Amino acid sequence: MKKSYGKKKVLDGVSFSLEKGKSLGIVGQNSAGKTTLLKILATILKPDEGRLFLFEKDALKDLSYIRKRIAFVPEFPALLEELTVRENLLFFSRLRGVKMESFIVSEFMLEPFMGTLVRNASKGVKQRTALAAALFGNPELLILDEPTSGLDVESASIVRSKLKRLKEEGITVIISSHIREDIEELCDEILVINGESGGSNLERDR
Ligand SMILES: Nc1ncnc2c1ncn2[C@@H]1O[C@H](COP(=O)(O)OP(=O)(O)OP(=O)(O)O)[C@@H](O)[C@H]1O
Repeated sequence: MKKSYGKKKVLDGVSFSLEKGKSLGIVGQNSAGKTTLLKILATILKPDEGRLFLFEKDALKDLSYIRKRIAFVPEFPALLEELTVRENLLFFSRLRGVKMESFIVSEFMLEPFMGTLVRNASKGVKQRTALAAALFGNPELLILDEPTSGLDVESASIVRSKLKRLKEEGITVIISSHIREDIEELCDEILVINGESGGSNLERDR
């Protein structure tokens, strides 16, 4: 795939495939294009050239089929700041037409924060809320931008444990991170985005 913003080439020949149930880590220097690639995979942005197949369907044509099956959590999740954690979880579960699963709330240890206004919550609690909301409805593909970046130690550890469990459960996960150790620990394969050439190379079978 290729993607430019105006004259600025960001992705220039990025190519990879990922098997169902595998986890992929996307690494690269600052501004290499990791977020751009994740947004294309999440069908928020379109590539200028190239093709994207998700669940063996053309992602540019079968949008509604694909969007029901994926969840994307950006680095700074768009939560409703003036509502509580509980209200956010309820809002996003209803928006997707699915149940607010209490076991997922428990796995992210959110019970003590259910009455906290999101605007008063730490980055860690916000990230845990966004991840929990993303998992209601059992997405088949989870796309996460910097899921542990800037989190307190406890939140980072809760998020890592949950990601490890998801991997064991066979959910396909794509993560971008600056933290190479996280990627090494959580991912089966690593895609390195080369900010200078705009290309990519895949490290498989680790
Ligand atoms: N909407 C946009 N319009 C113009 N330029 C953009 C836009 N979004 C991103 N860019 C530029 O494209 C380049 C790649 O950005 P992107 O956010 O995809 O990189 P990244 O690898 O995720 O960066 P970081 O590691 O710093 O988060 C950067 O130079 C960025 O400034």
